[in-house]
Amino acid sequence: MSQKTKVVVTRQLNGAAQTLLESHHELEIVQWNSEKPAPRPWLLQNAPGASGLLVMLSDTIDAALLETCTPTLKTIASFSVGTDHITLPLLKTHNIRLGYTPTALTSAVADTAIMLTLMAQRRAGEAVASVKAGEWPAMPWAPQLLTGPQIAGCTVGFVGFGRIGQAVLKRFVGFGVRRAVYLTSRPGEVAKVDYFDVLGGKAGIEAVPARGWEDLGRESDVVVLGCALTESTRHFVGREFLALMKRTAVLVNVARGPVVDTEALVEALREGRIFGAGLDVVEGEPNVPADHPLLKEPRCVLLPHIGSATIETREQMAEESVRNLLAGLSGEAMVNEVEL
Ligand SMILES: O=CC(=O)O
Repeated sequence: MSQKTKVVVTRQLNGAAQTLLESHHELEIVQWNSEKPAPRPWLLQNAPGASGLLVMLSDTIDAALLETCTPTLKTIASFSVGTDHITLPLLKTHNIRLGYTPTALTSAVADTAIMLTLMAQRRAGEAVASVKAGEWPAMPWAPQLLTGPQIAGCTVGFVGFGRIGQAVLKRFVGFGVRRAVYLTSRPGEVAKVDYFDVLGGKAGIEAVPARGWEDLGRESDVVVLGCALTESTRHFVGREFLALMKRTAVLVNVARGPVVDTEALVEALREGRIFGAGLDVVEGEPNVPADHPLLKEPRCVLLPHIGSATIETREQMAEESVRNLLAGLSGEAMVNEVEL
């Protein structure tokens, strides 16, 4: 029998992270060596006997999977900030540590939120599509051509105001937003953030907790979803919320698809009840066929979940995931560990 410690890695990793992993000769590395997701049967077949798993957000770590590898499994390293693909209470029950990569991707995702806000407000999706369709000659420069609301002077509503929400606000200050309101499940932590005080006090903008979701919906010109997907945030943006939003407001989702009720959003866009949407994620992804109803909405920009996809960020996520895996096996401190 092998004396080595078995780890299962569900994706190809970049050079530095792979080298670090392979430098640990005490490990037996079973790896899905592809850029594409590991098929579920492959994971179920290879997980037995593993002490560690390095997984992606596309891998579902549930009771059926854990049954195959407890009691050997000591640790999981997730190449993500979100952990909704993992049944967390089971990890606690089985004493399995969980590492993740929240700090590595904050800037990249915050940048994506800004990009989506501007694209939704300034109708970038419609504009690019019309040029590509050869329509520019028929729509020469005109005072009202493709106009949209401007970001300066806006009130931004944050649903979820952790690292990413705060980094988005930091960027928005440079664009001249006037006010920020937020909903957070961790008010104590938010109150302690230093630069939050700086933005709220000295930068001449106000940043305050929303009185409730209704007020956030009513007051915001831009709604940024940056929360975790939980039972209380699932379909947070549904018909009721959308009905409160301003006709000139845009919705930005850099969180998880199911935070938004897609049908309700399609209806609101179709009826012009909100101005537009900038989405990095959507319910049911990646199964988004070309005839998906959201793609028929000209005021909707949809990206294929690339919020953290800068070269530097993905390299850092890979390396931190390997470090978390190794720390979980050796009992040392992880770069970032989920408190279970
Ligand atoms: O969505 C991306 C992540 O959770 O890292």
